[in-house]
Amino acid sequence: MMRSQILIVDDEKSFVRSMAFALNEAGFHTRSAHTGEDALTLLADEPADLVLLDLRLPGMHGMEVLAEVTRLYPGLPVIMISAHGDTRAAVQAVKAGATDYLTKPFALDELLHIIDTVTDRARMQEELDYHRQRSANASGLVGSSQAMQALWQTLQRVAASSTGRVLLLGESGTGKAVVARAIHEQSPRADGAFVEINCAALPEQLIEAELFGAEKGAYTGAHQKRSGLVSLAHGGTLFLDEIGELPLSLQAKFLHFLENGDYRPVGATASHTADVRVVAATNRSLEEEVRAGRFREDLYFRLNVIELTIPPLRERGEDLQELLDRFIEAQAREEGCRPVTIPPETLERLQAYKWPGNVRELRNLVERLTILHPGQRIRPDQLPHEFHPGPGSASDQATTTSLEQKLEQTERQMIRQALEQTGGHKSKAAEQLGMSRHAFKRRLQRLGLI
Ligand SMILES: Nc1ncnc2c1ncn2[C@@H]1O[C@H](COP(=O)(O)OP(=O)(O)OP(=O)(O)O)[C@@H](O)[C@H]1O
Repeated sequence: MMRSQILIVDDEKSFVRSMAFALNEAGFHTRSAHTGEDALTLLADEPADLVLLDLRLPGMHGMEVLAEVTRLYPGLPVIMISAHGDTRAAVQAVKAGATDYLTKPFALDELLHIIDTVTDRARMQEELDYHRQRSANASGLVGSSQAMQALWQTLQRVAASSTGRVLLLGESGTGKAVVARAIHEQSPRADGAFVEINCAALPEQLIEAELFGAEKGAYTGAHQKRSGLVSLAHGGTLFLDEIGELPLSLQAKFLHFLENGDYRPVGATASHTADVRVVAATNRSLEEEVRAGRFREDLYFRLNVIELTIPPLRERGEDLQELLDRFIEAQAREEGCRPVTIPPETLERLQAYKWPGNVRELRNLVERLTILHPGQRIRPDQLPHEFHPGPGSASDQATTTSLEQKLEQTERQMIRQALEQTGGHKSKAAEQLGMSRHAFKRRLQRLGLI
């Protein structure tokens, strides 16, 4: 497990020594500097996860160091340490960008508590930036078929209300996540966070912790206290994909949150509140799930204030060309190559296809064609085998498992396993699978797991 690096900056040497000792005991790596200038040199050499910064330093003043650190390393949490009676200055420092402050003398517990909350906040900020980035990358809702236009109109009416709950229905890959994001962006909550969770991607206990947060040690693998997505979505929108997969025990807890606006992190004794708009999606019939006793009827009614259905791609042929153009262009940009072209004879094949994986499948196809045949005119025989109707194959389309589907299943399984083993920790899961965090997130995105 990676240990957090803490940089201690204080000119009082005995204080630095005892703090370093205590923090090392608590499992952190520490480095120390006695002046602001040294601190900046150390930071330039190797990044830190957190800085403890004395306000009064010889030479460069603590406030100046703070200004440099926040300018050079935005997002790096800085906790100011002020002498007794210097609280005003400490508050000024917080206004100037410090994350928090401590007044000397302080108890070790106090320090550890503040580090816990700060690093957790840093994790949340990272997640938020990630989600913002995702929203910014989103291609928006493409499609001018009648069905999509009607959907767009309803969507805007729905979005105008800040709290109205929406249930999105549609097969896998039809764009439910895109529609959910569009609702958020068109709503008065657009400045808040848009946070997604896929209820099918994680085992029961981890979804609860992911949703509501958890105290340190609340379950195996919970090495740190963590905040939940519900608190991350405060003031914004929480999108629950595949809500039909939410385990029954959690359905009760989620219903309580919808009704009362409060929740309790795993292992916590006190409740928290959050103001979120909930958009849920499912590719199963929830009515059937209710009849089969797998989904609570009361939760179904709570979620289903407004219902929007996104038709499958095969029922909106007019959108195919538009989506194709959009994806071809975007993929070429991403790969840094010339776009592929689709001649009429190839387009015909695409139009005749049933698209069981809907828009996601189309997007994946474009990705694959662009990588394999950059800048080329794609002949029909360059399409994967499912596009070649052979004897009886039209009806087989939905039942045969292509190599691609098989690989995708294996990928999903391995990812799920890695997340389970690492207590839902994405960086560690990525490490376990030998991937960079960034590549891992892209994979999760592509598989629709977040
Ligand atoms: N109308 C659309 N315009 C642009 N991109 C779209 C559209 N619909 C879907 N996509 C793209 O297709 C992919 C799948 O969409 P999305 O993840 O929203 O599907 P979903 O219905 O939520 O799927 P699942 O039920 O499997 O989670 C995404 O990459 C998304 O960006």
